[in-house]
This record gives sequence, C-alpha cells and structure tokens, in this order.
Amino acid sequence: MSQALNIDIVRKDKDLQPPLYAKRDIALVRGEGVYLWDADGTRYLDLVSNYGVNILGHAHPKVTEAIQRQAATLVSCHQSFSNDVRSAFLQKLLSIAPAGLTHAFLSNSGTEAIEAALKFAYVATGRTKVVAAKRGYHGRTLGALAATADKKYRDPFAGALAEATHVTYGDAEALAEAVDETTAAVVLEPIQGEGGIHPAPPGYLARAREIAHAAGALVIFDEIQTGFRTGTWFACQHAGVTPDLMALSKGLANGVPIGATLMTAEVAGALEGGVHGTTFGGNPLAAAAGLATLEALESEGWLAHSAEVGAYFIEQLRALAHPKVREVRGQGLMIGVELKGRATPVVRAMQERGVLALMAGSLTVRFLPPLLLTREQVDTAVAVFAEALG
Ligand SMILES: Cc1ncc(COP(=O)(O)O)c(C=O)c1O
Repeated sequence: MSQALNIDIVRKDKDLQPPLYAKRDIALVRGEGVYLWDADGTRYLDLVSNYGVNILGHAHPKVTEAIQRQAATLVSCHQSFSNDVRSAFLQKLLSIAPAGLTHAFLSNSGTEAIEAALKFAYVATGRTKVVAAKRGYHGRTLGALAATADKKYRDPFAGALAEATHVTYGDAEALAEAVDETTAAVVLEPIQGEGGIHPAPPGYLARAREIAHAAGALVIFDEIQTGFRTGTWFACQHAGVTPDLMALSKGLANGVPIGATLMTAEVAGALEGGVHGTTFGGNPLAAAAGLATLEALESEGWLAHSAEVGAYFIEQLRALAHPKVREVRGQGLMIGVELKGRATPVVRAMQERGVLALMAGSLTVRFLPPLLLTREQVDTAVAVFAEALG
C-alpha cells in the first residue's frame, strides 16, 4: 500500500469529524494478537489495545467465532425480552464477580456503566452528593463527568454538573471529612488510570468502604480500566474489598461496545421499573462476545499470565534506572512510567519505532497491552522505550 493512502485516510478521518481528539498520524486498518497494521502495511506492537479494551488482543479466534455466530443468529434484543446468550453471559459474569455482587445492569460503554451506578446509588440512598478523587476519571456524560476530576473536561459544563467533592486520592482522612449524611456514593478507581496509573495505597479501599457505610453512603468502584488487567479478575480483589456497585466496560467483550454495572442484592432491591433503561444494552452480540471473552480469559489462563508478564515488564522498566524517569507504577498489565518531562515526544518516538503506547496526563507514558504479551515482546518494548527516551 502507498504512503498516500494512509495520509488520505488520516485526512478524511480528521476533516469529517469535529476536532475533539488530538489525532495520531496513522490509520490503523487491521489487527491480530498484539499487533496492528496501518494502511501502508507497517506493523506496530500494540501496548494501547484501544485504551485497554482488547484484553485478548485483536481478532481472537474464539471471540471472532462467537461474534460471527451471533451476528448470523440475533444481533439485537431489547431487555424487556429474555435472551439465551444474555442469560448465559450474566451467569458467567456474576460467577466471577466479588462475592456479594449478585445483579448486573448491561449498557454500552464505560461512562454509561458509571452513569447507571450513580443513578442507582441516588435511588438506593435517596441522596445525590458524590465524593470522588482528584485525578479520578469516570467518563464524560454529564452524570459521570460530575465524578471526573479534571477541570479541562469539567469547566465548560460547570453549571450542568451534579454536586461532587474531589478529595486527594489515598488520603482516608480527607475522605472522612468530605463524606456526610448527604453523600450518596464514594466513587473510586482501585488504580487511577487516566490520572497517571496510581494504585490505591494499602488499606485505603477498605477504609473508604468503612467511611462511606458509616455515613449511610454506598461505595462505587470504577473497574472500567482495571478490570481483567491487574492479574485478578478485578483490582479490588487484591485488597479484598467488595463495593456496593462496580462499573465495568473496556475489556469485558474484547472490543464490542459494552458496559456493566454490578450491584448487591440490596441495591437491586431498591430499584424499580423506569429508574433507568437502554435500547442497545444487553444486546446478544455484545453478550456473545463478552461470554467468549470471559471463557477464554479463564480457560487460556491469561490472568495469571498477565500477573507474571506484568511483574517482569515493571521490573525491566525499573532496571533501566533512566535519569529521565521519575517513577514506574502499576500492577499486572496496567503500567505507567512517570517522566521528569513531557511524555508526548516519547510516545511519538516509540510510534515511529513501531511500538504504540499511551499517555496518562502530560508526564506519564502508559502501557495497557493485550494480556497476550510475551516476555520477548516486553524486551522489545523496553528497548524501544529506552531509545525513545534518548
Ligand atoms: C476508569 C474509567 N472510567 C470510565 C471511563 C469512560 O469509559 P468510556 O470511554 O467507555 O465512556 C474510562 C475510559 O477511559 C475509564 O478509564
């Protein structure tokens, strides 16, 4: 394929949409496993996996087969009708959920999963105030945006956002001060993703649950980015803390749009018809992809693999002891390298060398690869990262 073809696609993609994204200058057209190809036929090692979505890599045979089979059977089915594949998916999802989360509402994205969690917490508590964390990211619909901290996203909509207080992540004292008898929910990521890959300090999630419950508020864990990626099904399982509501999306169906809001029987019991709804949520296509994804994660042993390879990745990054690196943080295959300077040039230099990485904030290079990554591919990634640092 010619260079002109790639540039032409990039230009149209850019010109025909509102300018909401800082575009990278390649057009990706195909993926297989941990690799992506652009329209010119250049191959990239994918440490982005669509911002953490393609947990089983691209075109995983079992997920592809499930999608093809379901596409030829029944794509769409409103949740007012029952469906065989949706039932099987829900059963599987709730069987791996932390004990106590017994019901799930299905939607189509991360922000929708949070939006539902907030509404359910409002209804279950009869309150509307949210306490969330500085650096926290929970999506950009108006409800979810109230919980998101970044002023850049919030300020244009300040007048339209629900009441929310943002406290320093990891500071239980600050949380205890902010939570009161008007608080519906405390919303936290077990590891902050967009905010720079910051794992919760030991004991923080358990303390947050205690503080919330003492005030009659609920705890929402946002596992949209952490889910399936940290060596266990869910990151809160490392801390042994179960929330009242848990939001999932990204990796859950390996690329088919999906969101899920898991909840306790108590929260489910407080909801009634009309509280929330969606036309596409729970569609059989996404359910089939989700079921195949969860089954493959389990039967092929990818959680244990990601714990092992992730620890190796972190070890190799730390071993670089590069003077431009401030800190390496993460768990499993959710890894951030905070630099002493801007991350953009490093991410760009890696792309030029055939490795795709992400930013998290302006200083952190973020790696969210498919769990399929091997030690050899880690070695390549670390060598390219070191070269890109200069
Ligand atoms: C922790 C977290 N919550 C919520 C979201 C929003 O998900 P979506 O972009 O699917 O709406 C994201 C997306 O990056 C996320 O990382």
